[in-house]
Amino acid sequence: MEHSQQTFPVDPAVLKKMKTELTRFMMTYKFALDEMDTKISILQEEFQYVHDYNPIEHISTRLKSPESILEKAQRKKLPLNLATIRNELNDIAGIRINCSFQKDIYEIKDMLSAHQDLRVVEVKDYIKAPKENGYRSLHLIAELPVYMSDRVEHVAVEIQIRTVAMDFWASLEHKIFYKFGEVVPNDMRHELKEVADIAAQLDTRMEGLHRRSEQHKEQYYARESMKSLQVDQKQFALPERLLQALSNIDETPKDS
Ligand SMILES: Nc1nc2c(ncn2[C@@H]2O[C@H](COP(=O)(O)OP(=O)(O)OP(=O)(O)O)[C@@H](O)[C@H]2O)c(=O)[nH]1
Ligand SMILES: Nc1ncnc2c1ncn2[C@@H]1O[C@H](COP(=O)(O)OP(=O)(O)OP(=O)(O)O)[C@@H](O)[C@H]1O
Repeated sequence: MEHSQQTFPVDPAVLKKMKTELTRFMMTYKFALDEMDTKISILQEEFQYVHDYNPIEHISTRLKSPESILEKAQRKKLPLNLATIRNELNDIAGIRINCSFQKDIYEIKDMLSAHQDLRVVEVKDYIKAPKENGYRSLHLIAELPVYMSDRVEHVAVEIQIRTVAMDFWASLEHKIFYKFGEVVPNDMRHELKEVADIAAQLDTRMEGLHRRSEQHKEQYYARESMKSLQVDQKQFALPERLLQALSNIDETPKDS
């Protein structure tokens, strides 16, 4: 049977309008990510300056690809129009912050939540309550204003905050299983969960080591400053002896 290719008359003006709308739609998410990137870089630099410590190991941003948006919209059985996609998909713009230690995750969350132009609309704490497969991370959905030439858009950004150990597990699991539609065999599910728990133990132990090393450093600096204090006292000992000697001099005028 011969397949005839059907052609539809396409109005170029309509096509152009669709292209412009789609480009502007994606641009708002890109701008929101740029803003987030700047916010986090400022936090990072200032925190380093004030506390002499950088809690952030690495930041990555990603704009969801049109294929991934389409796949997710179909998976969620959403009608395919930009307004619905904007309302229903909160992770078109995503930023991931990899921290050194678990306590840093909550500090960063608090610092970001304090930004007045950033509204945290949802928090999912997969650290306090890990997913069944062992996935751990703190997820925030935040809205921030993006100033376009003719309007202000309030754009949702998904912020994933995790330690490097959590990221190690999640990145590899994402490659191996996450988008694998079928059920993962039982033995593999158990092993995956076990590996996630080992990663969590690594986090706890590294955080313990960090705490102990901070105490050790504090004690070391306290001892060093005591030593330099003693050296200073020795340097001042001579004038003090002189003062003592001077105070013993009887200055009352003597009758000649
Ligand atoms: N590797 C890995 N990543 C995950 C897992 N669960 C969630 N994520 C990541 O976190 C993102 C958001 O996940 P959730 O906050 O659970 O959201 P959700 O249940 O997918 O809900 P919607 O995104 O609203 O559909 C996903 O798009 C992934 O990037 C997981 O089990 N493994
Ligand atoms: N918030 C985020 N920040 C940075 N990178 C992300 C974020 N979310 C996902 N990614 C990464 O982007 C890549 C593409 O992810 P993709 O959009 O296909 O799926 P997903 O968002 O992880 O899952 P889903 O479609 O189920 O929401 C993956 O490597 C994923 O780890």
